[in-house]
Amino acid sequence: MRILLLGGNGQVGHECRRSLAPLGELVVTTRTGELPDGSRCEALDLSRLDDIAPLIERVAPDMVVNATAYTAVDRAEDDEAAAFLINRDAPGRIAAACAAQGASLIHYSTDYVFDGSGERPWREDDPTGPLGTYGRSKLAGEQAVAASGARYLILRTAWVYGLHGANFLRTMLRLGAERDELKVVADQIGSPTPAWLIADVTAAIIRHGIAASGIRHLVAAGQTSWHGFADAIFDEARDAGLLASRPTVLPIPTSGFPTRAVRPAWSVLDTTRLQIEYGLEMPHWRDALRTTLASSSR
Ligand SMILES: NC(=O)C1=CN([C@@H]2O[C@H](COP(=O)(O)OP(=O)(O)OC[C@H]3O[C@@H](n4cnc5c(N)ncnc54)[C@H](OP(=O)(O)O)[C@@H]3O)[C@@H](O)[C@H]2O)C=CC1
Ligand SMILES: Cc1cn([C@H]2C[C@H](O)[C@@H](COP(=O)(O)OP(=O)(O)O[C@H]3O[C@@H](C)C(=O)[C@@H](O)[C@H]3O)O2)c(=O)[nH]c1=O
Repeated sequence: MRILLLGGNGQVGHECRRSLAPLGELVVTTRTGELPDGSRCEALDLSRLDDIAPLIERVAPDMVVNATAYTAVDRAEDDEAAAFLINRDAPGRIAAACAAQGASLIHYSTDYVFDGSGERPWREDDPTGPLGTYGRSKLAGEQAVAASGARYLILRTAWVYGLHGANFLRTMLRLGAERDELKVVADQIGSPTPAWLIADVTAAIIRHGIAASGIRHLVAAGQTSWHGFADAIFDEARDAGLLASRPTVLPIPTSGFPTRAVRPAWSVLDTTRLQIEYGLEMPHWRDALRTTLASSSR
């Protein structure tokens, strides 16, 4: 099987380079054609929309995994055109090229397509209602992929973190090293999900074969607030020997940490369909965090 991985330098892309390599021939793209170790790969700048189809035609993959996105949630509010270009127009072109080529597509989306109301985990067919530009652009990307005619799977995930790239875990470890006290919002609830889990599940799905085109939810089990996540990060990092001492993490309401973009208050996703269809079990977010930090001390 030939797999084309778009965006090999992002959080999920980085982990997919590891998880997808054993499945067959893996062709990787980055924006510049360079990987972090300095080695070369295919170059694809998605803002050059007309470059997308020729690359997919030339590589002629059986499966395309699109790990690229515009993920700067606050910046997107002032950069709407760029967010929609990368999160809607590019996935639309990728999916159309997959349809023309007879390739399947795995694409990722986000909890931020929901409005954050509600009291039970969001199911795939619950009504969407994004609160900001990032969520709106990702929802438009889902719709473009679904309309393409390609065989596709959209994996909606949330609160992605890892040891690589820009994410909440790394922000907390950096701020925690600089300050004795941090204030973190305690009224936004979700499921922190490591990039390695998303990449491992992606590999399992490819091995199994996409069961049916559609959207599936993919997050670690359990739920917490950003405050609960931050607190756990410092406890687990200290236990893993990564920190000599930990800062105090004070819970605050969303109003106490003003941001450019509005974030959903309730972001927990129901993963039942994914687990049943592919015979998977999601690890609890806290166990997954421990696993992630343990891998950094090896
Ligand atoms: N991060 C999160 O918390 C969440 C992410 N998701 C979704 O998961 C998927 C993966 O996200 P994640 O790995 O965190 O994202 P990252 O921000 O870590 O990586 C995104 C990648 O997209 C690439 N990219 C952006 N613009 C372009 C462009 N013009 N041309 C080529 N490549 C480009 C970036 O390249 P470069 O390295 O050159 O900048 C980067 O490698 C996305 O679909 C995202 O929406 C869903 C929920 C939560
Ligand atoms: C750094 C910091 C953040 N916060 C708050 C702000 C925000 O409400 C919350 C999370 O902050 P971040 O800006 O790191 O997270 P954010 O970029 O909103 O994360 C989102 O990214 C996109 C790509 C997604 O798809 C989502 O699933 C989600 O993971 O924590 C604090 O309360 N205190 C702090 O010191």
